[in-house]
Amino acid sequence: MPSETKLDISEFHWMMDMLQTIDVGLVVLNNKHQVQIWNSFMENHSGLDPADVKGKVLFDLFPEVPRDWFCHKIDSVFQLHSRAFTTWEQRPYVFKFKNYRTITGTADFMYQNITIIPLLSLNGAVDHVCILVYDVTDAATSKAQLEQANQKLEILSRTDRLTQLFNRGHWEECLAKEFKRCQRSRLTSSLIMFDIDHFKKVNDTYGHQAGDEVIRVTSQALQDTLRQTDIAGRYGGEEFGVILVDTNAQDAYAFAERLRERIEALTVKYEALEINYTISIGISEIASDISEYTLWLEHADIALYHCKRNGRNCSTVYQAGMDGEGH
Ligand SMILES: Nc1nc2c(ncn2[C@@H]2O[C@H](COP(=O)(O)OP(=O)(O)OP(=O)(O)O)[C@@H](O)[C@H]2O)c(=O)[nH]1
Repeated sequence: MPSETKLDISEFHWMMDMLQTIDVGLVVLNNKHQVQIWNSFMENHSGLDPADVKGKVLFDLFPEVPRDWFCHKIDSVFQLHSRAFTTWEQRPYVFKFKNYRTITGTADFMYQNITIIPLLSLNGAVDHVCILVYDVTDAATSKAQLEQANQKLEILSRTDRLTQLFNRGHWEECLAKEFKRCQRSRLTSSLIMFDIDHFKKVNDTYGHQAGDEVIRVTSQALQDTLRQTDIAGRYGGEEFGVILVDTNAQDAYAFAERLRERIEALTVKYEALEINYTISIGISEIASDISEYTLWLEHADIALYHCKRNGRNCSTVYQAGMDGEGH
């Protein structure tokens, strides 16, 4: 035998050895979807011996593999002589293998990317395809963890820590969106701005911690009064804003009075202290002639200061021409 051919044979053996031991799943199928080659990666993860799978139809060995979908992929490789791919993002796995990775022990199953390649015979026909199975559990779980962390950060970045309501920045973004929506659809919504009466006195008399508790209890009472579609935020220290979606001034007034009465009837207990307090509420239905959401806010603010001037513990609906001076 010429020495060149000998070398080819040894190379062939090395390659077979490498393909057997490589950390990638390797399956060769004929055009009847019968298994021809099954490397050790597949053996180790499936628990099925190459001798037992040889000649068997892949879908009989793995009934959980979505047959129509995977057949379609494989057959396109036979017909078009070009590669096909699936990623874990489309389908987390094709072969349901347990995840044994220590770092990503949180995933129950191995995430997989799959490539199907056509195998050309000497006569140029494609009678076999090779399925490569890549274990991408580490990458997939890191990405999922990153997405979870980002989601948490996003929630944190829009939440007020003391009250768990939206913070001012996010709430104002919601207000601007709602303003645009109302302008486009010609629907009406109302805005409520309220603040705690004589809050400085609460702080001065009972201390800042007790003041914080009053703010927390107020936001809880607000949450208990809201509908799911209403959007509440902490606008400033002891000032809150609520967007009442698809609500006219009359209905917003009814909501405001319900909230005001609820808070008037409340007693905040903090250590040995019992604190009673009230709120003042300004209401503004969106006006058709305003071009900026900031004017909508200003109207509610004017109505709120109207309450303050008229003895507090009340609700006032903004009217055109209402005097906003003095605040
Ligand atoms: N405890 C506490 N106090 C706050 C917080 N944010 C703002 N304040 C206080 O809230 C008080 C608001 O006082 P003012 O704006 O004078 O209003 P007020 O005393 O409620 O008076 P009226 O609104 O006119 O009824 C100030 O003393 C602030 O220091 C907070 O997060 N916690």
